[in-house]
Amino acid sequence: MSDISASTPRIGVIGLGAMGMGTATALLEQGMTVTGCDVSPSACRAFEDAGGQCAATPAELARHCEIVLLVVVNADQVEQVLFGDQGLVGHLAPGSVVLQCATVAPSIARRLGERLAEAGLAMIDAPISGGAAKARAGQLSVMASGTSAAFDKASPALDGMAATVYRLGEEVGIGSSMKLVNQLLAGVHIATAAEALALGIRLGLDPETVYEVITHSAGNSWMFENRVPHILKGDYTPLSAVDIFVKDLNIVHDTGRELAMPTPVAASALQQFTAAKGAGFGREDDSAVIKVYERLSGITLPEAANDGGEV
Ligand SMILES: NC(=O)C1=CN([C@@H]2O[C@H](COP(=O)(O)OP(=O)(O)OC[C@H]3O[C@@H](n4cnc5c(N)ncnc54)[C@H](O)[C@@H]3O)[C@@H](O)[C@H]2O)C=CC1
Ligand SMILES: O=C(O)C(=O)[C@@H](O)CO
Repeated sequence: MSDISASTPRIGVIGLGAMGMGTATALLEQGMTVTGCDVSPSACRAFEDAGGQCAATPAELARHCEIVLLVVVNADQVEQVLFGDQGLVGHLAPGSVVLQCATVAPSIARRLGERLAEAGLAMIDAPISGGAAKARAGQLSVMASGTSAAFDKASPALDGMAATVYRLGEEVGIGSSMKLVNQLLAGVHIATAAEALALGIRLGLDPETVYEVITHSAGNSWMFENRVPHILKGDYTPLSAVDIFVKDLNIVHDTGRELAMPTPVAASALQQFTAAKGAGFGREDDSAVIKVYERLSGITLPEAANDGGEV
């Protein structure tokens, strides 16, 4: 890895996937020194091609950064990146700040905050929203909680990655609680968009016309507007995978169970995403949940014959 200048904010981004790559590239374009890290060599190569630099491990990245974003998928990956062999902890300079952006349960976020504090590191609980396009534009919403000192330290990264940073409190875990509310809505809205479009097709309506009318009517949602075009194009390249919603709606379910708080509508959406995963669509875009309806009802999806899916 080449030498890194200390004159600009030195930011690390671990996890260069749909969200991390765009965020890292947006920060780079704003003149920050950004070091990426990903277990996937092709992701690292892509970031280097975009002008960034990559570290082989989180431990190596830690030696060059004082603000580190975690944009891996789930709690197990966050654990590995922080506390695993060649993890960040033990290598990051004391006082460094970790922006934990992966969607995890609030209870997990709280425990991570405690363990990082014991290691002399600050954590901002900083889940993100807006999808890959807003990540690439540096226009995310961040649902954040942490101390004022941590926010001060992390402000170059937060300002560069987000259109809006919601500072929700000092306590780690509040950000992840808010994100869980978003994920309940996001998951239900995607499953519902798929169900509604499938019904429209079954009724003999033209899917493009369904999109046009609904996006100008009261039944519209951000997710309907954002995801249905993927279905209309038959393009299930994952900008956010089915597996992400199996994870997130399971977090909703588990958290609801812990709180004795029923979430029956989210449970129904979880079943549809679980069916999509079981049918082999877990790595496809989350809009592929409509393929469950295709199988159940015999409808024909736009360009289904050319999308590589198993119908
Ligand atoms: N895709 C989306 O639209 C959104 C995703 N999120 C959340 O953001 C997080 C990331 O999601 P995506 O970018 O979609 O996932 P992704 O699967 O596209 O990217 C994750 C990246 O992390 C890398 N990775 C996994 N384990 C690693 C490790 N131990 N060390 C280094 N790199 C590792 C993977 O190789 C991959 O490149 C998830 O928690 C997700 O729930 C939040 C908002 C929107
Ligand atoms: O942007 C968000 O918020 C989302 O959760 C989705 O785009 C998919 O994870």
